[in-house]
Amino acid sequence: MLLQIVGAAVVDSLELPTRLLVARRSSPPQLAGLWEFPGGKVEAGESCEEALHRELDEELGVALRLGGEIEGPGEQGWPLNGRAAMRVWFAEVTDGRPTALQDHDDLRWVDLAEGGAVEDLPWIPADRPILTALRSLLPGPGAESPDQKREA
Ligand SMILES: Nc1nc2c([nH]c(=O)n2[C@H]2C[C@H](O)[C@@H](COP(=O)(O)OP(=O)(O)OP(=O)(O)O)O2)c(=O)[nH]1
Repeated sequence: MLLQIVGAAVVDSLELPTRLLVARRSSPPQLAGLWEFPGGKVEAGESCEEALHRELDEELGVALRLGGEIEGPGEQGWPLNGRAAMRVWFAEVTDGRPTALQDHDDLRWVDLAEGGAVEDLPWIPADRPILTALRSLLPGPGAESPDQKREA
């Protein structure tokens, strides 16, 4: 059993995502300055989803609506190191304005478009495959809007 971490891929809109909210860690020293998905450890007695809501409230002061999961290769999600794995969900802010209250010293909304700024940031290396999976789940350039789909 690996230590369970949860993270949020907060986007501007779950239906039509164009920007991702990324957070820069302020600690511990070996991770400080690296970008990540806000989130943290699941506590005893908590579900992963409950932990994600709690962490985002504590760290960024926001309430979330969760979208689909960015599924990783394992039952516990994406391997982070030998001891931990992270499950990640798309999410949208429903209340509050993201503020670096704890664990982070910078927050940014970055463009998700191909060739955009997301990959240029110094991410925690374990997060790179998650970013690739996230991108593959985005609607393509010719994707139909939900309205068009309904009319078809
Ligand atoms: N939140 C988060 N943690 C990540 C990511 N990628 C990654 O390798 N990690 C690692 C860093 C940490 O070792 C661990 C998460 O621990 P954390 O320090 O954020 O958890 P927490 O908020 O519950 O912290 P604490 O109670 O120990 O202070 O997972 C990511 O994208 N987001």
